[in-house]
Amino acid sequence: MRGTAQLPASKSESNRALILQALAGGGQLDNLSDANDTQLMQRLLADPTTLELDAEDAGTVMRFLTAYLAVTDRHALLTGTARMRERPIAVLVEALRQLGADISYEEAEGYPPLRLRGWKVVAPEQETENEPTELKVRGDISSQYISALLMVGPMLPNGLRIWLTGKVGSRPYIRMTMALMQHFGGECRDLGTALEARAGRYQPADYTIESDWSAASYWYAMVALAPAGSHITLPGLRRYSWQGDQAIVDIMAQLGVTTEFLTDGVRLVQTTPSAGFTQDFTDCPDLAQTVAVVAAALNVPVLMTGLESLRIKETDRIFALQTELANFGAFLTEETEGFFRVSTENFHVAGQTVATYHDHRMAMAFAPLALRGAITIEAPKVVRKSYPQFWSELEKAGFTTEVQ
Ligand SMILES: O=C(O)C1=C[C@@H](OP(=O)(O)O)[C@@H](O)[C@H](O)C1
Ligand SMILES: C=C(OP(=O)(O)O)C(=O)O
Repeated sequence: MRGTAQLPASKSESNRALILQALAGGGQLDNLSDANDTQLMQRLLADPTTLELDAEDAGTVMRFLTAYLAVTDRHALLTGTARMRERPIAVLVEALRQLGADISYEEAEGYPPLRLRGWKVVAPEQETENEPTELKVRGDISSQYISALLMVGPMLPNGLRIWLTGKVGSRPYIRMTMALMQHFGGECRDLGTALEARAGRYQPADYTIESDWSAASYWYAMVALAPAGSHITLPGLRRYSWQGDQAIVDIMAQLGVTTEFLTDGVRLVQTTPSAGFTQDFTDCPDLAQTVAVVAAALNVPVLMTGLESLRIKETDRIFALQTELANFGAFLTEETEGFFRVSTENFHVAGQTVATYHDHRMAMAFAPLALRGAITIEAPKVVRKSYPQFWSELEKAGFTTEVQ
């Protein structure tokens, strides 16, 4: 494997930038992602008269729009796929209700679809003037609730102070939110246990979206599994990134891939993997599947922690990984609560079919195994959620794909 692969732009940055652009009333966004999650966000923001909005399977769209529609006083139904209706949203709805939003559940309590009936600002009586409105929000289910609340914080009359409770997962995504808010002139501060957004107006700003580090992880996986001497260049990634999934650089150094930073992007070169390591995915949950598959294929015993949020993503990713890895002779076993060991017993690639569970990351995490033998990936179009060009980029890199 040699050459250059094109990555999609970061869908996390894109979807924040779109919300902030809408709140700021302008600004030019370059290199917006062509991912379905981003195209969808763009479409749903474009028409403020729509009464029914379908967030499909996009977590950021569902969560960010809930807060955005609430503070912009919209009356609408916000719905999603069958899986989205199983992904919890009560923490966000409860917080927005406390801030004055009229939101109710159309079906099961605590889950989409949501009925939004506008906004009535309630300034709690005990509040001293100009002190931010305070909320307690748990951080252990999804950071997207916190990002959603922070982005609308400046629109509240006194701003917002969020006290975080519980173990906070996906922190880098919160930091990315604050960095982009500041880029759009929002005033916010990270006080450790609390986060603050000062009341004020966003200013239109231009921004060029970075390439997607989560998508890059699949190319790291390919270089790790490719024949010796393989290397690949990925343009559009930055050394100083707002994306927490840049953690893939250090993780893959232990799985035999070295990263060289170029003026524009990175070059990945194969080296020797380590004998095993422990890795916490609390801050980078989207990398877990990539790493589990590579560790299994290389027979590197990796102990994985911080996987709690994986159960409520596009699918139960722990179950999906366990089931599909087993077909290759690999195991993801919970040794003690929260500690998952990747191990193998005669790992082999021999024409297996990989089920993808409506999860783009299942398809992309298992695809690199084709470097060890032909495999079939079910429902390959799932990649459109974050990386529509994934299969054509694989073809360009020298893989042969065939649609059955
Ligand atoms: O804010 C974001 O852009 C995201 C946050 C993470 O979700 P959680 O905060 O639910 O872990 C991540 O898994 C998701 O792909 C994107
Ligand atoms: C979890 C993901 O996305 P979301 O939560 O935004 O649907 C993902 O892309 O892996």
